[in-house]
Amino acid sequence: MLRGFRRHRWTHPAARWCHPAIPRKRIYLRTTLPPPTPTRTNFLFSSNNVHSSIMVKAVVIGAAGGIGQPLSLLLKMSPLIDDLALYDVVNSKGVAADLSHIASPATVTGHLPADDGLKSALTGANIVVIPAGVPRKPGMTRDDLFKINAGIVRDLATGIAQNCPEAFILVISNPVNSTVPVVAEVLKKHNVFKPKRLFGVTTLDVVRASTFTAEVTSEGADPREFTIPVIGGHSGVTIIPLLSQSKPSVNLSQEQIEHLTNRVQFGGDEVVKAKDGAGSATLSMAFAGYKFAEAVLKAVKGESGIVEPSYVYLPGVPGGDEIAQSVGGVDFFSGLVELGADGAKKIRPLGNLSDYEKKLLDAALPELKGNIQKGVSFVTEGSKL
Ligand SMILES: NC(=O)C1=CN([C@@H]2O[C@H](COP(=O)(O)OP(=O)(O)OC[C@H]3O[C@@H](n4cnc5c(N)ncnc54)[C@H](O)[C@@H]3O)[C@@H](O)[C@H]2O)C=CC1
Ligand SMILES: O=C([O-])CC(=O)C(=O)O
Repeated sequence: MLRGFRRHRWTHPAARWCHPAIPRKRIYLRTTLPPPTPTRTNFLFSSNNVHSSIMVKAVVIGAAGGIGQPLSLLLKMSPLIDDLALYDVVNSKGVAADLSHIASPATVTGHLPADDGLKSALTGANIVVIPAGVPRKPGMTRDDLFKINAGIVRDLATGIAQNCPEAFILVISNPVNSTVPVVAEVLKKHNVFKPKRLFGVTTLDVVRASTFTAEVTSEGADPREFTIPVIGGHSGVTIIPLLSQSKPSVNLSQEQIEHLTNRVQFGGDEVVKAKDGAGSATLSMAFAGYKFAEAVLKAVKGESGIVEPSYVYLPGVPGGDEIAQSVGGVDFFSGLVELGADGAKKIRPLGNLSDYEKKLLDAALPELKGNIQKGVSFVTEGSKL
């Protein structure tokens, strides 16, 4: 039963992080119905947040692409988002028109480069998700994408620095190990780098780890029951699933551990091969990207205890220096990030690694360091590509 109306008010202190430039005309209905209880079947769209009155403008850059479209659909369905701006160099208006017919509260707008579309999309943004850029074809590594994607991401980061420097930035574009340092360096150049708000999205590795582990452990196991930390980076050997820390714990032979580890590390290649030239993971990535965006927004809206692996700038996140020391001096690393109202609240210690996982870490570090340096120099020394 409807009890009344209320306009959104800027009353809660946690609302300070929202940009005041967002038009606030919509009227909200309040019902006497209790909020839906999150269950295993509706968890993606659940909203048992504490400060649900905080308004959120989300932006997807690369919104017309293979990831961008399903990701935008999920964001449009989300009760956590009020305004959804879609930017792409092509077809973003079409995607926005299409999504705008869906009966959910978020308003949707489409933006193209003409008419300063990046600026209009980003102004007032609280969270920006970036799946813009080219995907792999069979035979390519993620690093092969650097040549094109680093420039795209650098220019987009400049737009973010100029138009919404407070926004949470979720980088999906590959190679994540290098594109996140590119974004960080651009933000530093503009004096607006907020390390707690910059994330490389490695959630697909986490999703794969629980899916593949459920497959080998027992028939009919629900992958959502498994939480398996994945640390390191997001390419091949830099992806380190910590099966020894699986919750619930799993009893695996060394052969199974090695098989699973390899499948998580090269899960992306599995999809690239199956798509046979038509790109890389898009639907599972949209799921993973939404899952991570949802986690960030729930934490911002007051939910506590949310922990998600993500690739972050270690010196700027509490707990990061300890991780950097324990893994041998990298500035960017995917670890277990506890999320809070300001983004990455702290990064948890890696815990006990098995001897096998220690070897994986040793094998990952040289490649990870090279990837990071490549992203940093691209901005600090200028593009020599
Ligand atoms: N982090 C992760 O786990 C994953 C990352 N990816 C990466 O995500 C990226 C996108 O993949 P897909 O969606 O499959 O590619 P796609 O080619 O289907 O879509 C990319 C979109 O970006 C747009 N775009 C290109 N330049 C742009 C610019 N300057 N500004 C705005 N939009 C621009 C294109 O027009 C296109 O619509 C790739 O780099 C891919 O490797 C893919 C899967 C998983
Ligand atoms: O493999 C790729 O190129 C896309 C990706 O990052 C993934 O699926 O993990």
